[in-house]
Amino acid sequence: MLPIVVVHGGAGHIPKDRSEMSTAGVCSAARGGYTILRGGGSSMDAVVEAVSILENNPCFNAGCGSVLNIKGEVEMDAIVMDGLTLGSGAVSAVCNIANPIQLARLVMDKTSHSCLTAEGASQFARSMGVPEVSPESLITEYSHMRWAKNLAPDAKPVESQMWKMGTVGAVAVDSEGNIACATSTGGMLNKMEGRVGDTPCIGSGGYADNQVGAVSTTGHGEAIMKVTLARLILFHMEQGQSVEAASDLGLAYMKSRVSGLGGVVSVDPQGRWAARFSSLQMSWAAAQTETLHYGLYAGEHFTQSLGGGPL
Ligand SMILES: NC(=O)C[C@H](N)C(=O)O
Repeated sequence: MLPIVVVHGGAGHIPKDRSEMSTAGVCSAARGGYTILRGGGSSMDAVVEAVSILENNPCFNAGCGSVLNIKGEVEMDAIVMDGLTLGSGAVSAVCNIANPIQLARLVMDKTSHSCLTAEGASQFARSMGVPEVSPESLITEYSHMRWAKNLAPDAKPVESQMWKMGTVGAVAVDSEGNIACATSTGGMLNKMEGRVGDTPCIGSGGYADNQVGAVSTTGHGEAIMKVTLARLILFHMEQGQSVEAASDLGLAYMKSRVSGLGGVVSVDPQGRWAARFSSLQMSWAAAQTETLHYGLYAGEHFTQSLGGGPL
């Protein structure tokens, strides 16, 4: 069953004209993560690679293509967690680097802290030699159009976002049984300046524990934080639920208790996995035993052979 990588490209409603790009994007991220695992690489390297690929794809709400805050600026959040040590690293409100997920990993590896924010995170990035990019280079025509549309006095950015999300994330188990997760986002459409969502909060945007499994989440951040969705799902797994049942239980609780919609990718230490969502759609892909799995709507599950050759 091992190794395995599962990725998501955000829960919500993916407009028809973007659904192919979104599926192609998650499939290429799963291939990227699997290439690392197949070569004997670690689950941490695999999830960071998969999420970096998605951050670099302007189709998703992470890295270039992030949604904009009320002032029309990009503010990104990201987290990684290592299931062997329970170490984690996160950044919030970063605006001038292309791959927040790689900075989150540096926070985990090179500092004694779990999360750095805004200007302090930028200073740390500079000290680590992470190349700076102009915040404008992360803004796409599409994200600018959605921002402008949601400035209208009668606009409902939260509801509007529930229909178009695009946070990205990955979970993986490597051939040594080590488990990791990574999640990255531009947050919620037209959010207040300085708003920090669920993504960089341990137990909400993600959690990984070699003894239980890992989860990466997407959805309405304020709802996800209220139920600490990632940890809640792992709690159900600890209680003996399967990866799939635990994921559904966590999402159902978030829906009934706080009317929150979202989605998750989850794995257990044996390499069993699930991609589940309460929203209309979530683009997801998984790679395991030379097979690529992917889907977009509930119940959809396509497979394709990876054939053992170069990915
Ligand atoms: N699209 C998302 O998943 C949004 C993210 N969870 C946030 O609230 O920041």
